[in-house]
Amino acid sequence: KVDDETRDSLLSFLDELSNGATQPGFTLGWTTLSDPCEKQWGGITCDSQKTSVTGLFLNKQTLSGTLHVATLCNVKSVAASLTSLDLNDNSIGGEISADIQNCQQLTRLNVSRNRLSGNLPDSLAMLINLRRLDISYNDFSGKLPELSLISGLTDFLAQNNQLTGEIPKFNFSHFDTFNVSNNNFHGQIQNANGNVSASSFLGNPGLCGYPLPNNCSTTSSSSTATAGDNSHSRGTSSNKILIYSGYGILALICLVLLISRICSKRKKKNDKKADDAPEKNKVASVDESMDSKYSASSTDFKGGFSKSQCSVTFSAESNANMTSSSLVVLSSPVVNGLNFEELLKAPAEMLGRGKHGSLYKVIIDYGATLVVKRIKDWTISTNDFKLRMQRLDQAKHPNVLSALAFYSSRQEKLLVYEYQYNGSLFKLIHGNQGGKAFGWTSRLSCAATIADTLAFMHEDLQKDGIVHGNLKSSNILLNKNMEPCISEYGLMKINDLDNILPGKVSASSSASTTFKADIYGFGVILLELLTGKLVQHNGVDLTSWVHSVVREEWTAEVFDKSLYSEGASEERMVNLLQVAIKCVNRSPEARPSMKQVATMINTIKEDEDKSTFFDV
Ligand SMILES: Nc1ncnc2c1ncn2[C@@H]1O[C@H](COP(=O)(O)OP(=O)(O)OP(=O)(O)O)[C@@H](O)[C@H]1O
Repeated sequence: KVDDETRDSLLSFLDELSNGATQPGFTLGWTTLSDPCEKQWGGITCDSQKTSVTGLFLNKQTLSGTLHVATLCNVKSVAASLTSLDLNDNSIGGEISADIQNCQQLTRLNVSRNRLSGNLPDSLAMLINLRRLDISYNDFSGKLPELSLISGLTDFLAQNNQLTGEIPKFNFSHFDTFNVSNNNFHGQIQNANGNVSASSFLGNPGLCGYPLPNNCSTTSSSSTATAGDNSHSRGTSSNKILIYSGYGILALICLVLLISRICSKRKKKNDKKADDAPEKNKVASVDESMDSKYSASSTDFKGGFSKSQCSVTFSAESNANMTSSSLVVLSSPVVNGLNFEELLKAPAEMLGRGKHGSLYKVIIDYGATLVVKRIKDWTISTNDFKLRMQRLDQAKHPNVLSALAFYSSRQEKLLVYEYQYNGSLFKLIHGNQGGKAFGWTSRLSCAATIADTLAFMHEDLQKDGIVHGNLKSSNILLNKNMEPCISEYGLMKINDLDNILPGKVSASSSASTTFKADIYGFGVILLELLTGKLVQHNGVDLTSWVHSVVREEWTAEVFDKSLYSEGASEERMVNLLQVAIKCVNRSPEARPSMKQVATMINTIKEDEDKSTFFDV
């Protein structure tokens, strides 16, 4: 739960941005009575403990009020955790006040495409953690603060404002994107090298020097000429300007010709390679982009492509071309029209990094919240992976979270899912409330639903040999109706199964034995539901502990105390425990099939339903 101060500051901030209108807050689900993190307010990201707000994404919310950064940044609890503030594409007025410096944790600030005006405060340069700053398409005026002091800044966009003065002496080699075009800057561009192109500076009549075609020495020598020399020097300097601009234009034409020749040669070469091996080039370029975005540490936000100017257009073009072929969007209204670039550009937050890959929460521009699973080094061919994904898509079940889209290259696979706001079964059992709010009938019916769903999937995918492969309570998510949904079905590299499950299931095991790996995983979930204990706790393994307690005939000791206190039937809990113990048998062959498990659990559930009915 976040503290009241944070909640109040968020509500006031939105109130000011929306000019007192209630609609934006209503649409986003922000209310005085709910908790921003626990109730998952729209446009907000939180830390994993849900105690602090890490990101505020209010882009495209038709906000037309005034920006008061003090309302957020002068509240300690907000300032201490806020890493992203995105107000892009609204009609927000006002200015960025000096209080922005209190939001010290900001790594990403985007106020682009609004009506903001006034001078930028010098204190903006105190945001030393900033990596991406976008103030473009506003009415900001005055000088730029000394932003070159922010050593980690990799993206700076300030185009289409009224900014004046000189451009700070940046180290341009640090930038992925840089744009100050269409302002009123003047003076010499300093330090520019191959990393920035003329287009980043165009539309500033007073600017000169590389990479712009107009040389500064002519301008400065003319301005330092004495009054007596005026007519003569004006003549010579205008001649010089003509000569130098001639040279400049000539050099520019040569450069353009040279670049286009290199690029077209490269393109031909790549086209040829692509004919030989169609996936290879695409893969290299996508993986680079993916690496820059999806390989960084937690709450790291990054967009854009490679650094060199030639390859910016080149790889951006190839990315645009390959979008339709590389990101396969399966039929879904949630991501209709989703393209790969959108996915790359959207802000991402890391949710987890497991042995098999990483997971990111991504908020797409039009408001959809997605999850991207990145699996590395799975040696399945792209074609086999596609067939697998298409087969899984056919085997649709309402309690299986199906992938919305996928991407496959030799090095990595990406899967896109819808974000589930109600968390996982793991959190429900082991979360803050210690499973107290999760009563016996709900646990039993949850077990029955998972068993039925898994039995359906196993039967449907028997011939294809596609198992879940990594069944555990964190992979059971709760949908809008709080029903369990199995996620990440079929994503485990098959030769990893023997590492994660006892009973020595290996790649060489028969297909039916491989399916028994899921039965074991399901058995462990049943044990978690019955005991309320973690799978590994203080070095003790839950299965071994249950085995030892049951062997000693202390069966009653096994069960979650809260189940006893609510008066759950011990007989039915013992029956379910017996099913669980069959499932976690060390020998895969001795484990029942999922269909048998589902039948056993449904019988217990029917007993439970009958008893509840007669109690009433
Ligand atoms: N679609 C989703 N919506 C919301 N939360 C999700 C979604 N998919 C996974 N999660 C949650 O994100 C967290 C991290 O997931 P991740 O898959 O990386 O870890 P894991 O399931 O613990 O490990 P593994 O890599 O073995 O699957 C988990 O708590 C999981 O429940």
